Amino acid sequence: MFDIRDVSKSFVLHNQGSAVIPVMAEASLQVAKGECVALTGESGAGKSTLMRMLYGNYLASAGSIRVGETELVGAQPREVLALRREVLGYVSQFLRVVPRVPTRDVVADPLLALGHDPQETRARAEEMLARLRIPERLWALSPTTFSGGEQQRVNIARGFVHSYPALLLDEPTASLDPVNRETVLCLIEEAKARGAAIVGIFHDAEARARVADREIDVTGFTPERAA
Ligand SMILES: Nc1ncnc2c1ncn2[C@@H]1O[C@H](COP(=O)(O)OP(=O)(O)OP(=O)(O)O)[C@@H](O)[C@H]1O
Repeated sequence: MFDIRDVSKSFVLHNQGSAVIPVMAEASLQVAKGECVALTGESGAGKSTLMRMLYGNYLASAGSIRVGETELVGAQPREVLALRREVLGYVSQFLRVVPRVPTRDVVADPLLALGHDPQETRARAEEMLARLRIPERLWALSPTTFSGGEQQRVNIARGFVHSYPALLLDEPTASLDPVNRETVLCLIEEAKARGAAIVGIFHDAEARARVADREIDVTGFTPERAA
């Protein structure tokens, strides 16, 4: 589902004399349907950079990144948007939402964008919010004022509301209490069982050991060592 071949990435710092910072060289990784791969490596090794390239936020300098049928390197913006709508979900650590949109609509949005029936969508969004223990009195409010853990759970509800065939998870259990953490680990296991391919960053070692089938240390992709 994810097929990454010989990917390199350099940042050009235009405001610092156009300094070129190579951060990744010849990264290759394949992730099959139903498999979860955890990216590991010390801080600064390039985990977030790789995740951002997989989501099409950063452009790879060279190589190929295929997610399902889509080649992300050189893709048109509309292809990237279609991929994100239909195939590739992303649960980031922080919730970014349009202010004043009710939580229920924030969670329903991925299904509405796919043209699902609004009533069914609303029911599904509410089911996810209930499962993640967001109190019902909050569903009509914007999540902008929610606590860190509440915002993270809204983010997770939104990321799992559609059965994406491919998922990127950035610290999905970071600010959660044990009960909600368990719910999220179950959601990840269910996604794998239905065939989703997952790439994640999990600093929570126990969570990683439970859901990840393989660990890939991205330090192996840093330019010095890969050379
Ligand atoms: N936008 C950017 N411009 C310039 N350099 C960047 C940029 N983003 C990341 N880097 C550099 O790329 C390297 C990898 O960073 P990255 O954030 O991917 O590491 P990480 O493994 O996710 O670290 P952490 O665990 O601390 O989040 C770092 O040296 C960082 O300074």
